[in-house]
Amino acid sequence: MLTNTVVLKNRGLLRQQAFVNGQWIDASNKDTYEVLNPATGAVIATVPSLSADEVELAIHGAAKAQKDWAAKTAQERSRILRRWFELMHENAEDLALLMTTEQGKPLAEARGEVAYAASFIEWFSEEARRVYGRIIPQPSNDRRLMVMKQPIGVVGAITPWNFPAAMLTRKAGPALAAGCAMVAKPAEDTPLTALALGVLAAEAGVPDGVLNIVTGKPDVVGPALMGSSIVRKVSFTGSTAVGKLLMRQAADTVKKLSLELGGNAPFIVFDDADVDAAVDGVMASKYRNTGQTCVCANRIFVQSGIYDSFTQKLAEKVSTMKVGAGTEDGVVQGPLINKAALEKVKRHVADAKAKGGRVLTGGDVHERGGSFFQPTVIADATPDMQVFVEETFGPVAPIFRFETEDEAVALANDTPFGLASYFFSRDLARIFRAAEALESGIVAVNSGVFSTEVAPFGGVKESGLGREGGQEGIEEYLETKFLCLGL
Ligand SMILES: NC(=O)c1ccc[n+]([C@@H]2O[C@H](COP(=O)([O-])OP(=O)(O)OC[C@H]3O[C@@H](n4cnc5c(N)ncnc54)[C@H](O)[C@@H]3O)[C@@H](O)[C@H]2O)c1
Ligand SMILES: O=C[C@H](O)CS(=O)(=O)O
Repeated sequence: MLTNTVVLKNRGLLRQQAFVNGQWIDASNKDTYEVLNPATGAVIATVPSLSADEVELAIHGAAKAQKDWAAKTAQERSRILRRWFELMHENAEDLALLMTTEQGKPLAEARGEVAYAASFIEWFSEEARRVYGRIIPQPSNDRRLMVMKQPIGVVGAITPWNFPAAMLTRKAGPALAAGCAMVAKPAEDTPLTALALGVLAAEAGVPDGVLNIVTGKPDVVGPALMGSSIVRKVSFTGSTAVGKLLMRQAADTVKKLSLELGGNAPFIVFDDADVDAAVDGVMASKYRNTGQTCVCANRIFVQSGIYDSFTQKLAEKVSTMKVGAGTEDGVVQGPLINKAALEKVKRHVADAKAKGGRVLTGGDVHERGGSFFQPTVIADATPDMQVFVEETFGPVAPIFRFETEDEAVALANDTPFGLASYFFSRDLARIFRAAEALESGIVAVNSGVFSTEVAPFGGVKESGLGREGGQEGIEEYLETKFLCLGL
């Protein structure tokens, strides 16, 4: 029972213990930490704060389990993953409720994330059976050459709070499909969804030790994963600052890394765009998850000829957005995850106003109090503002004016980040010029959303290394072996 009166149909999904080697465990020293509902501040659960020794227990259990898991046929692994996918759908409403309760996103968005998260398990249950090697035409007839793909082994996963289900399954799906075993650490703000996915994985037939969900302090669990020579790979999703720390820590064991890091997405609206469609595109991108996604439009660039009409239309739509707890009917903007996130948004808005930004709607904490903030549009934004340089991670849309295409692309690329870029244009030549010139791993044209399990997701520059999803996603969990067979 969640103390804020939310009751799950499948009460077994609410776990307040870590999942290690198929067992639900407390920390041996009984250390725990509280999980709060960001909409109310209520304590909804407590989970163990595991020690480094207990993380080691999970790592050794994963190493043991991984051998038998990799020895299964791809079809056997595929079928178990498929069952996990089915169970996620059968329990979708409970998973969504749990997610909204601990993360705050509107229930409709939580339902969407559960489906998105499940799609990675479905996709990689299929990809499991398409891990091909190849035969190489021999350079001399006294030998035969071949390439085989093998699972990396034990992998660590560290995931963020903003997509508590999808960021885990985007790693666990390909890892388990490849024959790896995983020790996953969810964000301390949102462990409950991950633990519930552990319940369903076990029910689906994922053997003990193949998937472990370890809860605890990042500065305890992180070093235990990064320092272990048994863990051959860590897949991290989170801030660029932590990603850089993990890169330094990975050096000691030459650990492979996948890094899905921070963003600072430009959203360019050219004067040949469909303005109404572009407004809808900004609404879909900027305010998704209350602005707390790595691919949210962070800087909106509008060509001067349509600047006034665009900003007016956007402000009108944003001013109608309903703010509240994610379980309330009609709510489309929930709370920010915590007080620190709220303070960052307040800091960005204050800085923009101090430097000449004009607030068209919102601009202050919401009357609900807590960590709620008014959906905001700021006109006359300039590149010297914090909203240009940093990822706001909140419901604030700064609108910058530009004159030429070259100026827009230069402004868009003027950042160390390169995860997603967006632009609206109906000029085909311009579409190809801009798509090729933008420095990001993902470019969305005439659309504010693109997330799908079938395409490679990832960034360039300081937004990360590697790709998740698509054909590429499983490669992150495979080693390539060259076999030379003398005859
Ligand atoms: N590229 C992507 O796919 C993607 C997706 C979601 C979020 N993000 C980024 O994540 C950031 C917001 O998420 P966040 O606040 O949870 O990020 P964060 O980096 O603070 O935390 C992410 C995860 O790392 C853990 N962590 C924190 N410090 C650690 C340490 N020293 N050692 C090991 N683990 C540590 C946290 O406990 C959490 O599980 C934003 O920058 C956002 O852009 C990127
Ligand atoms: O916040 C980061 C997520 O990766 C966004 S998405 O849902 O994958 O687009």
